[in-house]
Amino acid sequence: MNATSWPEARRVARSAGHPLDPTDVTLPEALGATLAVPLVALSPLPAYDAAAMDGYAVSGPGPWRVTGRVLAGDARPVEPLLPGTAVEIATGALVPAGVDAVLPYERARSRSDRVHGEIETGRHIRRRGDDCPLGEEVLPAGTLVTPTLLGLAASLGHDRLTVHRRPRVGVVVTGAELLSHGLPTPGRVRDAISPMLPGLVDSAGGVITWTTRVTDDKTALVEAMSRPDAEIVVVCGATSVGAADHLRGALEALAAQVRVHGVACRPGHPQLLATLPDGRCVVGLPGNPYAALVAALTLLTPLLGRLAGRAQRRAVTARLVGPVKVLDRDTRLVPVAREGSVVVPVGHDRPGLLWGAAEANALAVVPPGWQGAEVELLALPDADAAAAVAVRPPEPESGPTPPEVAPTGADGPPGGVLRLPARTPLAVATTSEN
Ligand SMILES: Nc1nc2c(c(=O)[nH]1)N[C@H]1C(S)=C(S)[C@@H](COP(=O)(O)OP(=O)(O)OC[C@H]3O[C@@H](n4cnc5c(N)ncnc54)[C@H](O)[C@@H]3O)O[C@H]1N2
Ligand code: MOO
Repeated sequence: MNATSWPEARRVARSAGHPLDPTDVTLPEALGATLAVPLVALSPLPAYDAAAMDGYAVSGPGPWRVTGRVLAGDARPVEPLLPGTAVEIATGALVPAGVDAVLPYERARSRSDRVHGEIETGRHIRRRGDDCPLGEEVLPAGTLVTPTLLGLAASLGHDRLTVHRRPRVGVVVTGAELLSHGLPTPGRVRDAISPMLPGLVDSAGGVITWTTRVTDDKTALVEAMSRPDAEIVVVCGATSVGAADHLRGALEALAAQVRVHGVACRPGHPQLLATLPDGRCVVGLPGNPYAALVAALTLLTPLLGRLAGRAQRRAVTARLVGPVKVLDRDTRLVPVAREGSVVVPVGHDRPGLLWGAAEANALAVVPPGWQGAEVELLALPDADAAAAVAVRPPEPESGPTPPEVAPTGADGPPGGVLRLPARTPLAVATTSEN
C-alpha cells in the first residue's frame, strides 16, 4: 500500500469535491449550513435614530419644558422638537427631529413640567446607520451559520438565507461480528462507529440520510454503495486486506478512482478516499473505532466542509506537554486535553478504544520525527457545540428495526443488505471542519 502523507491526504480530501448548489432557506433551517452569498445589511443599523437611554430627549439649551412621551414601538410620527422643549423617551424609541441629546433620568432634575440637567450634544442617541450602513457586506460567503449569525441576520432584516445545500452522507456498516445493542459476547462487538458518525457529520456541515448494514460480501457492498442519493458514501470497516475485507474489491468493481490509498498515520492507516464514476465520493473508515474517528477527521470532515461550502479555517495550534511516542514515518493522532495554555495527552488511545478521545478536547497532530513543542489540533465536537442545537427535520425512514447480523453473515436478506433505522433528529454541533 502506497500510503499518502497525513497533510497531503487532507489536501486531497478538501479538493475532492465542489460546494453544493445554493438554496434559500428560513433562518432556523440555515443553522449549521454555510452562507453561499455574503450576508448584506438589508437595513441600516440602527434603522432609525434611536434613544440609547431612558430619559428626556431635549432640544437646545435647558431647562426644557416637557411636552410629551415617546415609547419604543410608538409608530405615530412625532413632531420635531422646538428649542427649549423635551419629550420623555424610552430606550430604543424613535428620536424626534430637532433633538440634541438624551438626558438619562439619573442625570435629570425635574420640577413641575420643567427638566434641568447637563447635556453633551449627540449623547445617548444611536444615529441611523451608525452601527452598520445599508448595503454593507457584513460577513463573507463561506461563513458557518451559527446561532449568533442567525440573530445578526434577523437584525439586518433577513427572513431567509442563501446557503449551500448540506452534503448528504450514506453510511454502510460492514462486519458480521457487530451488534447494534446489548452486551458484547465472545466473537461479537458493539458497533461503535455508527453512533458517533451523526454528530461528526453534522458538525462538519453534512447530514446522514441513510445507514445500511451489509454482511461481509463484495456483491452486497457494491449494491449498498451504488445507492445514488448521497454525495458521500462512508464505509465502516472492510478497509484492510483480510478475507472478509471487500472494500477495495468493491471499489474496483465500481470502477472507482482511488485518490487516497492508505494514510501514513497511526491509527487510521488503512483509511481511503475514492471517487465513483458518477462523482460521488467514498470514504473508507477502518473498523477499529479510534482509527475510524481519526479517519473521519482526516478525510471525511475536510471533504464535507468543502461540499458544504465552508471557508477553510486556519490551523489551531498549541504547545503539547507530556509523553508522546513519536514515529519515524507516520503522523500520530493523540487525544489531548487542555490544561491552561498547553495540551496534555490523555492516554487510552489504542486503535480499538474511544476512551481517550471521549475525554479529550482535541486530537493533536504529531508529525513524523516531531521534536517541537507546537502541534496542530483537530477539535472534537463537544458538549458545548452540541448545546448550540437545532433539531433537524426527521430524516426519511430507511426501514424497520433490523435483526442483528449472524456471525456467519448467512442469515441476512437476499443480497446481504440489512437496513439500520434512520437516526433520530439530532442535537447539532456547529464546530467547523478541521
Ligand atoms: N494483515 C494486516 N492486517 C491488518 C492491517 C494490515 O495492514 N495488515 N491493518 C490493521 C489496521 S491498522 C486496522 S485499523 C484494521 C482495519 O480493519 P478493517 O477496516 O478491515 O475492519 P475490520 O477488519 O472489519 O475490523 C477491524 C477491527 O475493528 C472492529 N470493528 C469493525 N467495525 C466496527 C464497528 N463498527 N464498531 C466497533 N468495532 C468495529 C472489528 O471487530 C475488528 O476488531 O485492520 C488491521 N489488520
Ligand atoms: O492503524 Mo489501525 O488504523 O491502528 O487501527
